Amino acid sequence: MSYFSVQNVSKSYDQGLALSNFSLSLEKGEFLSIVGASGSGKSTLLRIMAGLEIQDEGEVHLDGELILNPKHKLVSGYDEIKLIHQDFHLFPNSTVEENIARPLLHYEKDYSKARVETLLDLLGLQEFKSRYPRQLSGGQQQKVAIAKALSVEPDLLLLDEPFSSLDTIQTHQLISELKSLFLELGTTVVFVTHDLDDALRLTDNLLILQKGKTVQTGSSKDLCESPKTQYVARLFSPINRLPNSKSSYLRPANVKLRTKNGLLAHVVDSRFLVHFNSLQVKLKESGITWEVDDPQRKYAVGDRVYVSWEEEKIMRL
Ligand SMILES: Nc1ncnc2c1ncn2[C@@H]1O[C@H](COP(=O)(O)OP(=O)(O)OP(=O)(O)O)[C@@H](O)[C@H]1O
Repeated sequence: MSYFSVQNVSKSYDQGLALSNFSLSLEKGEFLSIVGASGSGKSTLLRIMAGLEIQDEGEVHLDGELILNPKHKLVSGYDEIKLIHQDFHLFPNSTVEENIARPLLHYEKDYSKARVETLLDLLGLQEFKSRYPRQLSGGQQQKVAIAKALSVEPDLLLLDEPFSSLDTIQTHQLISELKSLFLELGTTVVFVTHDLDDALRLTDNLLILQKGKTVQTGSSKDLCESPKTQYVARLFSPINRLPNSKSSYLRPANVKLRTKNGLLAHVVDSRFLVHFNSLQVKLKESGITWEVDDPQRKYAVGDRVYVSWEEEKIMRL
């Protein structure tokens, strides 16, 4: 059996199915990013993994031990499994140092002190150790919450979109810092997010969740080149439906723009992006608007263009 496994887990709420026959397995120290839209069942899944939610069916095992849910365990949850979400619960009247030490109350004093020092160092929080949470930025508070979760050396860390309150630059920096930290500590990590870019900054080991089911697993390359659903395809770029087709799509980068030969279109919008201009072009005959890359920054709003493509670039979804 794998180090951590979720086997055939299903869960319904009154309103309907949240998870359907979901399974996964991870080895010790492995990272997994689960990407899913809002309502796809990510939080429910992590709560079941942590033993905090009662599933209708299925089992969760960590290191050979069955994870009991609140129906079978008086005090729900496990020290070995830490779930961190956006509302990091820091104690407002305790300093950074005290917050991190809080879960270590029943540990030996010397051990607790040394552990807090290590975490302050690892997360770059030494200079803030005497401050209260309100005196910290969102990113710093998030780091304290993570240090607090790591204080009891969890075997499994579950991250439920914990960076939603941070801006993109802060999020990317924090994820890359945490990645090094988790590698160093050998922690097994499951990170759920709706943002593929964030997911990839932690790991290229991806699972895509849609309506409580795994729709695809694999690397970014696998998923980008052979997406199984429109949702998976759209995680990487917008997709353009071919005229007169219900299931054939092209990525903006795979549409060729020419001054002759192809389907006639007009440029209706243009955005300057770092590697290319992103154009909106309206196809004359079908009236469909496509998003198309213009790497040579050749076309402007109002221009007539002809669009064409190679047959092999068509995605059938
Ligand atoms: N306590 C609850 N009672 C009833 N329905 C719930 C409960 N928690 C979640 N659901 C429903 O279960 C489904 C999955 O919800 P869940 O929160 O797991 O999704 P999610 O992917 O984490 O969403 P988000 O990204 O918006 O947080 C949704 O349809 C949601 O409305």
